[in-house]
Amino acid sequence: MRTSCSPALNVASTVPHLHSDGPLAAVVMAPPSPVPSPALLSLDELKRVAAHRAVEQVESGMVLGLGTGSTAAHALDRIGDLLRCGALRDIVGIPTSEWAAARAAAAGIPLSDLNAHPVIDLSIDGADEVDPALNLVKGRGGSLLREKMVEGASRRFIVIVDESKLVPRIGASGLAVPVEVIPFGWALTLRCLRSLFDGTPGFNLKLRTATINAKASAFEEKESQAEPFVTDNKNYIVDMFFENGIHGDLNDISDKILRITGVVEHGMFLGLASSVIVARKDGVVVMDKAVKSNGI
Ligand SMILES: O=C[C@H](O)[C@H](O)[C@H](O)COP(=O)(O)O
Repeated sequence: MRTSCSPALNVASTVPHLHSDGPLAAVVMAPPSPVPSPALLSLDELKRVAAHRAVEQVESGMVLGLGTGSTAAHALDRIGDLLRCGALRDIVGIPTSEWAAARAAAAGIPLSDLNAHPVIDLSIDGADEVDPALNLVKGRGGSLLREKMVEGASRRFIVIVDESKLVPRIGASGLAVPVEVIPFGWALTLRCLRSLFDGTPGFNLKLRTATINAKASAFEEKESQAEPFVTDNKNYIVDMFFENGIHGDLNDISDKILRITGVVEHGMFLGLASSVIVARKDGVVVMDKAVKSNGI
């Protein structure tokens, strides 16, 4: 029973399952259901609406993939609340980043790892971009590799976004499509990535940096220095930018990126999402990946 818990920021009841017999990756969309005072909701509240809606799918006893980022944070907090009030029990969380591990621990979610739980019942995570076939871009926060491992090992993967994340095609926001690379020879790996997209109009890429305020002594601040951004796995990230989004066969492009020695993983999540919950100003929309009639 969840009646003693604080109510979710969501007036709708459950995520509808609208699977059809259509081809894999076809998408069925539920009509918007209203959110409270939609016009008044900030972007962060929209993220919370999507997160709470996803957490309605969590059941006691589940092994959960715990996502990373400002949207996933709301899901972690909500799961923690439901555990505290007794509406959920026996949850095991598999965090997708060091950040998620810390946030989940603070929320009181018991944690484990992929070695102990190679099959995950449900993962809930945000995304940077969602295309109409439910392909995603992830990793602008830097945690794409562990996310892809955890979410790839999940029976169901629910993506939670506000409407600003919807794009007509991957890369079309003009923001980064990240690639995690090993630090050794990163400039060579970057050159290989550049040649892969040679001739693509509006293509660019660069090593992601993080500004470090180095202290020369306890009293004196040195000039800020831009150092390479380092992932949880001690790797670097090369951010690729596509002015008009990525055209062509995404699986083929994915294969070509992954064949470059030095590339660890990229932030295109192709065919991994089971459904996407989109919180819009005018209500919540659920996009479900249709499955083939044989259940594949
Ligand atoms: O590396 C970050 C993760 O892929 C996040 O899931 C993604 O960046 C979305 O984050 P947010 O919910 O903060 O927009």
